[in-house]
Amino acid sequence: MPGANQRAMDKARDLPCDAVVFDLEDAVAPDAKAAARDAVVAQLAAGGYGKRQLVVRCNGLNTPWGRDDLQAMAATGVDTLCLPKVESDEALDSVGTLLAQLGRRDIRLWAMLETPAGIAAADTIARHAAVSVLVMGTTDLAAELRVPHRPDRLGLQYALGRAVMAARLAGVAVLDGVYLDLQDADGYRAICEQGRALGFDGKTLIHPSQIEAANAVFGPDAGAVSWAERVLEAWAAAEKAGKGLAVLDGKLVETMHVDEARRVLAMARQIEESRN
Ligand SMILES: CC(C)(COP(=O)(O)OP(=O)(O)OC[C@H]1O[C@@H](n2cnc3c(N)ncnc32)[C@H](O)[C@@H]1OP(=O)(O)O)[C@@H](O)C(=O)NCCC(=O)NCCSC(=O)C[C@H](O)C(=O)O
Ligand SMILES: [Mg+2]
Repeated sequence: MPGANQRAMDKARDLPCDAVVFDLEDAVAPDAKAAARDAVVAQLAAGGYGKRQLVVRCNGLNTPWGRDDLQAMAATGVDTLCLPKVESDEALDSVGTLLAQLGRRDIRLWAMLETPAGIAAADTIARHAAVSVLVMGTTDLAAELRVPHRPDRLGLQYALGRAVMAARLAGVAVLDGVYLDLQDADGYRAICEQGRALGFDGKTLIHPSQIEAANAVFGPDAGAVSWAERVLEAWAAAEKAGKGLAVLDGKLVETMHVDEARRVLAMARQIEESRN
């Protein structure tokens, strides 16, 4: 939510989301940047967001506001910053160097891929030691690529796939971009499902009305949790019986299914905790 929107920042304390992103970049007008920065600092100090992951999207270091944003956020307890329009690991190094000078080597970075150069460098950006999440900036990217917004996102599909591949290679998470039409619930749901099918871990949102569908599509539903529990039970029983494999509902269970079951259960547990 925009750092200039006090009501939205307050509202987020009770929303069923896993992370809260305070924006100082494109959702804040130039003449409101300083006030928004102060408001976000105050909001972080006030707390009350439970276990939701708190993230601040700062302006880039190549803007008049980036350095002040980083300085202000380094003095708060926030441990994750989102950087817009990342195009190289050198840009991440510059941010890391400044944060280290400010005594905050611990801060993790969400790197936004939203330019052709960012997509081309997705692998090195994803592998950077400070990066924990890649975030698609599909609005900026569509503009830069000069592709129309279509329901099938044809013009973006190469970039979306490349980002997912980079994230998986590097072992970091990857979030799909925002959906701008708040009136189009069906189109939004379809885009969530497409993002899930492409391999995204979750979605970035711009309004509370978008949370429910994102949680339904990207979160593990009751069926997935039940499947995961039964896989682990079957595997434990097979191990106890000295067997190297298990069969569940007539289907072979292999180690990759066990890994996936553990991942699903860990995600369900984490989601449950983050919303309390
Ligand atoms: C579009 C909005 C201006 C609408 O806000 P509003 O008029 O307040 O809407 P509602 O009355 O329907 O709001 C209902 C309640 O929900 C709260 N609210 C609204 N938006 C948010 C939000 N984003 N997070 C949390 N809470 C929110 C309202 O305060 C109401 O609550 P209450 O006060 O208790 O009644 C607004 O939603 C908005 O500004 N959205 C856009 C946010 C944005 O631009 N974010 C930046 C991300 S865009 C991006 O990242 C693009 C990327 O860079 C790219 O290139 O792709
Ligand atoms: Mg953008």
